[in-house]
Amino acid sequence: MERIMDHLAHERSKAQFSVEEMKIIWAGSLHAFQVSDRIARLVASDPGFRKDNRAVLSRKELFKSALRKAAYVWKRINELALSEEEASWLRFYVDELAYAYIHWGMFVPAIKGSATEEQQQKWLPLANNMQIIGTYAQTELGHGSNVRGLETTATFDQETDEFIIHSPTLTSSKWWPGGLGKVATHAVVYARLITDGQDYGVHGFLVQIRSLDDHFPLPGVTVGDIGMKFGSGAFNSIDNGFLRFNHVRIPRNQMLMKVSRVTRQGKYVESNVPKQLLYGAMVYVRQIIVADASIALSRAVCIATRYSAVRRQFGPPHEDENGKGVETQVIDYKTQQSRLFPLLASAYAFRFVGEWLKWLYTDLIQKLEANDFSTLPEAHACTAGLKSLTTSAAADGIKECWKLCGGHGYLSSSGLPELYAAFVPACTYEGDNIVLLLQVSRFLMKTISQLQTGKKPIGTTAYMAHVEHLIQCRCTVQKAEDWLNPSVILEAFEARAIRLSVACAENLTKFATPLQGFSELSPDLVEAAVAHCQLIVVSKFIEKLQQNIEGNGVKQQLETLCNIYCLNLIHKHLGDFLSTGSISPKQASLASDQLRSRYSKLRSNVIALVDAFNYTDHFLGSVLGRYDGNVYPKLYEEAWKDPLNDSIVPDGYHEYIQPLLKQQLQNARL
Ligand SMILES: CCCCCCCC/C=C\CCCCCCCCCCC/C=C/C(=O)SCCNC(=O)CCNC(=O)[C@H](O)C(C)(C)COP(=O)(O)OP(=O)(O)OC[C@H]1O[C@@H](n2cnc3c(N)ncnc32)[C@H](O)[C@@H]1OP(=O)(O)O
Ligand SMILES: Cc1cc2nc3c(=O)[nH]c(=O)nc-3n(C[C@H](O)[C@H](O)[C@H](O)COP(=O)(O)OP(=O)(O)OC[C@H]3O[C@@H](n4cnc5c(N)ncnc54)[C@H](O)[C@@H]3O)c2cc1C
Repeated sequence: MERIMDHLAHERSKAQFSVEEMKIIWAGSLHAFQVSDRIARLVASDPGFRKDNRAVLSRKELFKSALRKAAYVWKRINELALSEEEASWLRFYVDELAYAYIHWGMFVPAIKGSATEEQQQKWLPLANNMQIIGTYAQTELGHGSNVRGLETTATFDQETDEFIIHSPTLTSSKWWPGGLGKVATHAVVYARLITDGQDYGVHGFLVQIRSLDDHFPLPGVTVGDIGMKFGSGAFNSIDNGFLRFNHVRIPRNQMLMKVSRVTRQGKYVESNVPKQLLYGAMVYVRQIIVADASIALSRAVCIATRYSAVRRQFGPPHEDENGKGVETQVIDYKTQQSRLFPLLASAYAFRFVGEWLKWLYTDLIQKLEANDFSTLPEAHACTAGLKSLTTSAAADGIKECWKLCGGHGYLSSSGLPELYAAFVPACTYEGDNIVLLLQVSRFLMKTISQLQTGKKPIGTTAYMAHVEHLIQCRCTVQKAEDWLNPSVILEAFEARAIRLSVACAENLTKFATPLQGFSELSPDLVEAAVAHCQLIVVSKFIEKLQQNIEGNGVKQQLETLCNIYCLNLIHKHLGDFLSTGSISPKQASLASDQLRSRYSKLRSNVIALVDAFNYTDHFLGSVLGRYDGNVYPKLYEEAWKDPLNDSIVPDGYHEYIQPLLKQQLQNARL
């Protein structure tokens, strides 16, 4: 036991940089680090936030436990008079999916984004004080991705000045909204607005669904939970629900009227803001999900890295720091490094691109407030594309981390199965990842077509202004070290991205209609979108390194991580880089050489690099990822806690095992 604890300490002593300074870089600022660190410790030390028994709870127990915690979170927020920032950190570190995620993450933002000032003044105080609990009811049984295909209707009745909300078909039942099944009192419901006999498409409406007195559904409302979801724990603590309306009436002023409104006379009036603002809550949440992807991936990487340093298998006998003969740490196998280190680099890359995306979103909101809508298309493309890219990579990465931990990774106590089960739906919710990439490709094709009109591409598409150069340029790498030059890397990624996009644009012209072309070429369009999004991540990582980065050795570690992130992408997408002529086969081979050398350079720092995430053992929730590396005794201890071990002889022995054994014995005697 002692040896293992010493072992991680020895790993930490090998670090070539200041972990404390890296913690600040990871958190985003000294202030963010201090607040998050304080709240993380507060949560970890409070028995009310225990979560180590989640995997063995039944659905009902799990749900009730999540309700208890959500109420306790609210109590602590008020008792400690936490600021909004501190309250968000508290919810984050409690790490229990509950209705509050949807209430704060979607219901409140939908009101802020789509309601008029007057409506906000009425509803936001109620929501902010949790006098009402809200959900975001968009998806239906029959349609999720195709929002325009939603079937729920909101028909204006001029006589009573009300909307009648109705579910005309089974497929129009709302299906999936979180917190809807058993908790929410109100919902932002997306429905087709019909007035004067005309259908004006999907709009948002604020609808009360349960009584604030006895919590029963209001007349005309049928509501319930959609059932168990994948994995133990994970999303089963939350009540994703179904909802049907039978001619439910709401006052006219509960239509969210920032984008358009219906007058007392039933006239439909559009305002001067783009109708896409109706989807504003999705843009908001998608940028949060990118930050969440870096968190989820970094958790898994932290667990797999620490465990890989503790675990020993095979190998020529080595001497450890105390001169004892020991087997090889699995982290020293090159295959383990080539699977794990790119994931560590991705966690950092996603953290930085998430930080940038948060800035882009804040900038968008400021512009929208000044009636400047010019950056909305780019913000939509970036949030959609990066949400897709980072969640797909993080979900795959978490699964890889579990395999990197061998058999023990499959145990609930490793924390990895639940982390995977809780995170993998991020590839679907807030927009299916393929559908979102198709949105990006649509944006790219539009940008390319506008190049011919002389319109200058801006922001993340600014590189497209150099299309002529990027289409014919040749990569200058001649030796492996050349791959350490950020401008060489950037140009290779830009060339690959634009060449894939231009090829799609050219191929699209060969079809009878754009629609047909888009459909036939959609796999290619998705690849072009991925290339563009990877370029954004790469360029934001490189930009981060150009900032003033303090701390002994910190910048050097980030440079190594950036190199690994980029070179590994080249390695994984070699087909793209070679087929577009962005690099040559010889240069690809040099990139692989450089990648291997970066792994060796990173090796002695990896434990410190995961320590820099500053995760408490409570938050990690993993025996394999414990800070002290004391894995085996704790695994044994955890095993004893399983309810099956409550009794020596299992329940069921007398009914099913003993008679069987006796029968065999009798048969043998006959
Ligand atoms: C120390 C570390 C610190 C780290 C900090 C920690 C922070 C981390 C944090 C937190 C933890 C919290 C984690 C959060 C986790 C969340 C918990 C779980 C919540 C899950 C909740 C899930 C909710 C949902 O899923 S809600 C339902 C979502 N549904 C969808 O997304 C549907 C997807 N479909 C669509 O969006 C659309 O239908 C469509 C866009 C795909 C197609 O629609 P259509 O009308 O056909 O549109 P189209 O013709 O293609 O486009 C018309 C034009 O509009 C543009 N456009 C489309 N969408 C948008 C938009 N959203 N915004 C702006 N513009 C848009 C489109 O580009 C077209 O433009 P054009 O110019 O005409 O081409
Ligand atoms: C855990 C979880 C929580 C959720 N929470 C909420 C919530 O709070 N509120 C809410 O309203 N919704 C919620 N949802 C619903 C979610 O937003 C939808 O499931 C999501 O938008 C995907 O839509 P879909 O299910 O209709 O998938 P579909 O669109 O039916 O996708 C099925 C397959 O078809 C493919 N596909 C679909 N369209 C195209 C296309 N045009 N081109 C190519 N391929 C296509 C997809 O790639 C996918 O492979 C939640 C979902 C989950 C899993």
